[in-house]
Amino acid sequence: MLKEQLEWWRTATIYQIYPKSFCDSGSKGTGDIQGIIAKLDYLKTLGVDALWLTPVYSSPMIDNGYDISDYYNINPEFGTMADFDQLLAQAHQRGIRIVMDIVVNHTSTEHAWFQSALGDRNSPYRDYYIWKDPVDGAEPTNWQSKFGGNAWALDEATGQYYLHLFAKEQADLNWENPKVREEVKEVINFWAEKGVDGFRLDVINLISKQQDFPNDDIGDGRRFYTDGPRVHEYLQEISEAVFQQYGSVTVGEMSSTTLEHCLQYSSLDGKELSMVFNFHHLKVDYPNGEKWTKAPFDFHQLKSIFNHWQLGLNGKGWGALFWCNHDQPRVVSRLGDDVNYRIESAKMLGASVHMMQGTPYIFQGEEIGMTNPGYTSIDQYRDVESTNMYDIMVNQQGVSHDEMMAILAQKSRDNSRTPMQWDDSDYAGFSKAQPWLQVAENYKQINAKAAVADQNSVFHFYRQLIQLRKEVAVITDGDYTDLMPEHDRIFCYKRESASQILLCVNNYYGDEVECHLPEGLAVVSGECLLSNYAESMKAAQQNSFTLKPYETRIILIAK
Ligand SMILES: O=P(O)(O)OC[C@H]1O[C@H](O[C@H]2O[C@H](CO)[C@@H](O)[C@H](O)[C@H]2O)[C@H](O)[C@@H](O)[C@@H]1O
Repeated sequence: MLKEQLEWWRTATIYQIYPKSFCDSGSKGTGDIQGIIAKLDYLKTLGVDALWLTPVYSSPMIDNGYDISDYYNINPEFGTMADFDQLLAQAHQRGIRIVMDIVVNHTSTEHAWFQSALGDRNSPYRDYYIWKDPVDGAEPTNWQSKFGGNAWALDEATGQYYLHLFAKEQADLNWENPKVREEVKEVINFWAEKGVDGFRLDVINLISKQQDFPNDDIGDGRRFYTDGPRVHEYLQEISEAVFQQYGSVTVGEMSSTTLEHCLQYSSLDGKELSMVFNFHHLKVDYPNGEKWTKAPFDFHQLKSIFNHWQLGLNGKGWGALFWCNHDQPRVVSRLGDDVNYRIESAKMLGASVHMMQGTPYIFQGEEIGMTNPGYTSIDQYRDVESTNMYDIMVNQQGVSHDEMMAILAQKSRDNSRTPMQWDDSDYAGFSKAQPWLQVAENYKQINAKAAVADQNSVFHFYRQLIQLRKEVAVITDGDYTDLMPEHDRIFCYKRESASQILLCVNNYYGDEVECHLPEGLAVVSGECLLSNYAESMKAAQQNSFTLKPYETRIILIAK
């Protein structure tokens, strides 16, 4: 495979679509593939290179498609295979690639394999899943499901338990079984053969479980299956059999991983994956690792995590750069100020990740500064994790309803899943019918139509960020240094190559702050490529200046 074919993604920006919430081409209240096709020109205007579609396969939708019941068919809720083929062709015509989401840590319990395995120890598919006998009449281990409760569910007919690291309707596959690995290759091959350009691999670092299945006396079990004993071997096997044959771009979602493992997953020799998602920078508002609390974010921790990963991967591996996805609250509500400085803080946050080394991902709506919806009733939530956690915390642990509503308003995955705000018409132009999840009330002000029409919008700022990556080489290959690691308000980093220096200076707070860049930097000869304040673009650049609330400046200095 030619190097250029393999590496288009190093200067690319990838846009994530959550199809259920993107655009309804009809009046169902749920988005679909025809809706995506209708918005391809919008995405072309934004300038993104590829679309990552979260799962559109057949599914009972307990976890919105992350519970696949047939890998070879499209969920009728989203359309048909003909619609998908049309999307692929139409996207390719516009020079936009398609990345599919592959969920092979688990299948839906409605998948034919599981249906055959359930209740029948002699089924040829029994060993596709992980079964254990009870221990002392109860679950085999104390491992916890990521969605709450024990991770084992009882198959009453056989008296054995099956493992489900997520919902009980998502049974973990047994990757120790070579037949499972052959099935996975066949699935990926099917989509690659269709012309799909790449794959996002869901929680792929959880596929190899420690085979003695010990009880976890100090945790929830994750240390026995995260980055497990055979995970690199499995990925190399799949990569050699499929990804390398097709030159597919691959991004692994790495749950609770380490830099050491990610260096191997994304090693430049291309033996495993192109790049990795890690989530450590999104846990800076999880005090002591606890997601289900209401807490401000830790700015020093955030910078130190970015530094660890930028320096650690540099020249050896490759990471995905992102704030938002379908599992995370909206970043402008989370780390910015969605009331007083929505536009400024959305732009600053965008700049501060897009100028790092890696491949940026934009989650639908992020490019127009969409916010958390601020739901106030439990009936407004749809996400299985949120409703499970409400039940556990309020009904079993005694947390008050009001407290839990405040936590969900900050932490629920539904915060990002609200329908895309296209315009100021009913239901934000997402659908002609009542959407499956309530639209955020601010859609009359915050919507794509208004953003495209306004040259100062978050949309046009993101468009410029995407363009800069293509034009300024140091953004792709420059070394990274945090110039002010101890500063309480400013995140200022330098990217440097043999011929260029790029500074990305960011005020993370809503007050003005004095910024003093190191004197050795020839900032006066630099050019401000982008800022969220017009005055800063025009002014001569200095080593010392005042940063306005949530100000960002991207300064290029030729060497
Ligand atoms: O928070 P981490 O332990 O680092 O894990 C990362 C994410 O993992 C899970 O997300 C993915 O798998 C789920 C099951 O297929 C699916 O529900 C989700 O939509 C996928 O993106 C987890 O659910 C997320 O909360 C974590 O952020």
